Parts: sequence; structure tokens; C-alpha cells
Amino acid sequence: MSHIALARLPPPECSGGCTCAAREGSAHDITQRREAERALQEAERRYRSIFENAVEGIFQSTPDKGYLAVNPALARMYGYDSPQQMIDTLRDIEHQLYVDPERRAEFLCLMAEHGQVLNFESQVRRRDGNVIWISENARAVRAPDGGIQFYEGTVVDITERKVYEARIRHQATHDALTGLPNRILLADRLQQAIHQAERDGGIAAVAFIDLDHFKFINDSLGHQVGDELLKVVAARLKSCMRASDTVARQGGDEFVIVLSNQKSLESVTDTIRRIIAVVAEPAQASGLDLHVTCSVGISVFPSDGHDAETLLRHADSAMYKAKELGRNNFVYFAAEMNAHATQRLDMLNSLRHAVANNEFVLQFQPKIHLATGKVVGAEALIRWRHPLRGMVPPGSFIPLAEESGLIIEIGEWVLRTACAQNMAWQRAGFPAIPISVNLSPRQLVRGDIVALVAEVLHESGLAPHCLELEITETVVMRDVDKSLVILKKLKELGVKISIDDFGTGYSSLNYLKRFPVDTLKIDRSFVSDIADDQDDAAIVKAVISLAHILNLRVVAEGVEAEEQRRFLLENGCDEVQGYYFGRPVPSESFAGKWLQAKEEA
Ligand SMILES: Nc1nc2c(ncn2[C@@H]2O[C@@H]3COP(=O)(O)O[C@H]4[C@@H](O)[C@H](n5cnc6c(=O)[nH]c(N)nc65)O[C@@H]4COP(=O)(O)O[C@H]3[C@H]2O)c(=O)[nH]1
Repeated sequence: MSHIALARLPPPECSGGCTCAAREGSAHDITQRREAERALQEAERRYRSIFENAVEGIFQSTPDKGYLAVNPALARMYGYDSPQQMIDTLRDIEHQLYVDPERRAEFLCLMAEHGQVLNFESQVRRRDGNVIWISENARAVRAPDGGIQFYEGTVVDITERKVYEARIRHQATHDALTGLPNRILLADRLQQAIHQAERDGGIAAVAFIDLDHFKFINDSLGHQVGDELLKVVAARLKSCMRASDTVARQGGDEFVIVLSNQKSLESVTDTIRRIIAVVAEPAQASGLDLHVTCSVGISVFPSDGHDAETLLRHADSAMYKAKELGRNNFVYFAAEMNAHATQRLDMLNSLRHAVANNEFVLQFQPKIHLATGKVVGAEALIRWRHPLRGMVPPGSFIPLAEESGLIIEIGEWVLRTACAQNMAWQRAGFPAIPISVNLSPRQLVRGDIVALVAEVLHESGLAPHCLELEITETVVMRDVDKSLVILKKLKELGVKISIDDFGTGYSSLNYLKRFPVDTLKIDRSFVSDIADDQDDAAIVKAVISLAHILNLRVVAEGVEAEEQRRFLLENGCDEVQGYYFGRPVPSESFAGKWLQAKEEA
């Protein structure tokens, strides 16, 4: 404003008589021009400041290859010391900048079609070779003839967001512990393998892999050891696979592999054999030497199913068959397994129902003192009174209860009922004899078994020495240190402990010496043949002497014949149990037959 006022003033040398008005007019023109120039300069200064100081990268580039102008932010983003250095160096954007040169072609194409690109994301190479993700917004600036003169736009570095997105995507599709694909990605990969086999007329195989006795390792050695072991197994499985195959963790100790584009079943079998061998190699987890095996069920596209869900279900059924057949092996799906899997599911449902509806009963089998023939104990044995199938023996449902975890509730019921029954006999005036209860592997490792036994004794009022817990030898030997701690605590409660099925495992004498046990029960498989099989006879004799050296009682189970009784008597066995003396019977019959007999005697 001030210079306009100044321009209107006559110049100092003016003495009048001149055409001051004209001079004033021309001064006015100059002033206006200067003003416009200054405004322009000001605007340019402002825009330059924005350009120079913007945090976003700003550029002008030509359709052919290079840059016209870039701001310092863009030069910095791409790793150059100055804009000029960047302009001079980057003469071929397509090949020097874009990681995928195709992106430049797409950029040009979008510009030609729409005159702009929005959020155009690409990977570019910085001057130092590092790759970053950028997002560009740009427009085409056209000449009056309509041709593209140059492009101008902005660039932001979105690497951090991309890394974050990739991490989130990875987390959603991978298992956190092992880093393997999870169920979601597995479904996708399996679908791809099916499509590929359909297209090429080949086969694809799905293998369901379950670690044998993993739950036991997890429960007894702790989750940390279990987790470590899963990681080792995951790495081993991966080492057996081609890049095009998939190893996924289905959950827990279950893995699934998808073998795509297979030429023949032989090649599938070869891979599975390799997997079984590699899993079975000794493993180290948390400093412990472990040995784990796996059972594998395989289904094949197209013969065993046409969709991912069916193939997975069938591989799962085959895996159960592999477990049934002794574990550490593999089985291909066969149609009849469907029926078996359905049966198993039905059984599990009715077993759950049985727990809720109290469909179990206990029977009792006497333990006889061999030398005197007196009843010195009773073993409680569970039966399932099924509403349709009648009395179901424990061999038909205990393994499933164990596998599904239902054994915890069932076992607790057995313990309570057996202790209550013993008290009921005593209150009815029968002599106090110890009652034996089988403890399942899961019950033993669950950690609160000591508290449970203490609680049941307290609630029932049963004297601790009137309860004997039978634990199978293999379970005790699987984790000697942990078993030792639990058995000691149980012993401190005052209950008796018996090692069941003795001889079937691999007890070391050294361990046996350390265990606070009262009784060894010789497995009935040895007893049944003592009259005919010299080896079994020798084993039974050895177990009796060993037990006596260690100051333990010996009970022989499964005695069915007189010659077995005589052999055991002659060799100093303390107690016997078996059909020869008495079968398991309901509580009333037991009291009537055995406890009265003891009283009369
Ligand atoms: N062949 C033959 N068998 C005889 C003879 N004497 C007794 N037995 C049977 O041998 C089994 C002895 O029980 P176990 O070794 O503890 O073996 C038991 C035990 O491992 C399990 N079991 C039974 N009740 C329970 C329970 O309450 N809890 C748990 N966890 N397991 C149980 O089921 C297994 C089988 O039980 P049961 O069918 O009742 O079978 C019982 C019994 O009926 C004989 O002279 N000859």
C-alpha cells in the first residue's frame, strides 16, 4: 500500500509544467507490475518454503525416465544427499527406482487413462539398496495441446505401516508358537493343492500327524517343555517338506501336512516314512532328553474326498486307526473308518451323558491272603450301566475317557464312591479292610490328586490305611522324579500304594527301592501261563523274591486255576486275586459273600 502512496507523489525534480499526470500514470503501471512481481515472488517464496520444508516427498517428473524437480524430503526418503544429486542420479525411474519395473508401466498407464494416481503403493529401492514401501498421489500436467507435459505429486513412506500390516496378516494366518501356518492358511493351501491336482490330473495328500502320549509329557513335565518339544517337531516336519508343500499346526499336538502335486502314493508313503523317522529321533527340550513318536493318518485327493473338509476329516479318522494299531506308524484312510469315527463320537457323547447321569457302578473283587484264605482287601472296579447296551466293561470306555479327559471326573467319582462304600461296610459292622482304587495316568499327573485324596478321606471319614491306590508301573516310570514327589505326598497322607500290572514296564530296581510303595501286583499275563511257560514262571518267582527283598507285599492277579494257586503258594506269594477265588461283584453281594465269611471265620 505504502508504495502506491509514494508513487502518487511528484518526483522531487518536478517543477510543474510537465505532464505529471502521464508520469503519474506510467509510475502507476510500474508500481502495479512491481506489485504483481512482488506478489508473485511472495507466492513463489511461500510455495518454495512449502516445497522445501514439507515432510512429504514432492516431485515433478517427465513421462520419459527422469525427474524435473524433487524436494529435500523426497531426496532424504530415497537416501540422496540433495535434490540435485537425486535428479542427476535417477535418470531411469523404471529400472533404478521401482523394485518391480512393471509398477512404472502401471503408473504411466493410469496417468494416461485417468490423469492421476491415488494411493499408488509400490516398493522402491533407496540409494543404499534398502527397499522401502511408498504411496504416491500424483496428477498429469498437460500442455495446451492436451499432451502430457510432466507429472507432479507427493510421496509418503509407508514402510512401517506395511511391516505392521504384514505382521498382523502373519499373526492371523500363523501359529504363534511354531510359526507354522495355522488352520486358516491350511484351508487355503489345501484348496490350492486340490485345484492344482484337478487341473493337472495328479493327486494331493493330506496327512494328519498326532504326537503319541504328548498330553502326558505336557501334564507331567510342564507346558514349557511341551512347547519346546512342539517347536522341535515343527522344525523337523518342515525339514522333510518341499517348498511347495505345507506343514501346518492344527492345534495342540496335531500337525497337518499337505503334499501337493504328487505323482504316486509311493512318493507320499516315502515322505510319511521320513516324517515318522525324523520325529522319533531323540529330542532335547528345556535340557531334557525326550523321545516322542507320532501317528499319522493320510487321505488322498481325489479318491478319499473332493473337498478340504472331507479330506481333513478322513485323514483324522485314519490317524485314530494308526493310534489304535499301536502308534508310531501311519495308516491310509479306508471307507470303513467313517463308520468307526462316527461310532467313536457317539461313544464319547454317551460317555459324557453317563458322567452327567451317574450311570456308573462299582463292583468289588476280593483279595485273598494266600496262606490263610482270608479276605484281606477289595478292589473297586468300575462298570458302566448303559441304558441300551447293558453293563459295559471298563476296557471299552476307560481308554476313551482317558483320552478325552473325562477320566478326571470319573476317577473322582470312583474314589468317593469306593471310600463311602468302605465306610458303609464298616458302619454296618463288617471288619475294616483296605479298598483298592485304580488311579488313571491323567489323574496322577494332574497335580491336585494329593488334595483330592485328602479331601475324600476327610469327607468320608475313612482311615487312610483303609485306602490303597493302584498305579500302573508304566505311568510311574514315565517320569520317575515327578511320580516320586506325588507318591511321597500320598504316602504322607497314610494311604497305601500299589504298583499295578508289574512286569509289563521296565522298572529299574534302583527306582523301585526309592518309591514309597507297599505292594507289587504281578500282571495277570504272567500268572495265566505260570503252569506251562517256564519263562513266566521264572519271572513270577523273581518278582516275588525281589518284592520280599524290598520289603514289599506281592499280589498275583488273574488267578484262575488250582495249579496257579499252588505255584504261587509254594513260591511265597502273599496275596491273590482272580476268578478262581471270586469275580468282581456288586457291593451287597460282596458284603454278603466275603465280609460275612471273614466274620464267621
Ligand atoms: N481274565 C481274568 N481277569 C480277571 C481275573 N480276576 C480279575 N480279573 C479282571 O482283571 C482286571 C483287574 O483290574 P486291573 O488290572 O486294575 O485293570 C482294570 C483297570 O486298569 C481298569 N479299571 C477298572 N476300573 C477302573 C477305575 O475305576 N478307574 C480306572 N482308572 N481304571 C479302572 O480297567 C481294567 C479292567 O478292569 P476289569 O474289566 O474290571 O477287569 C479287572 C478284573 O475283572 C481273572 O482271574 N481272570
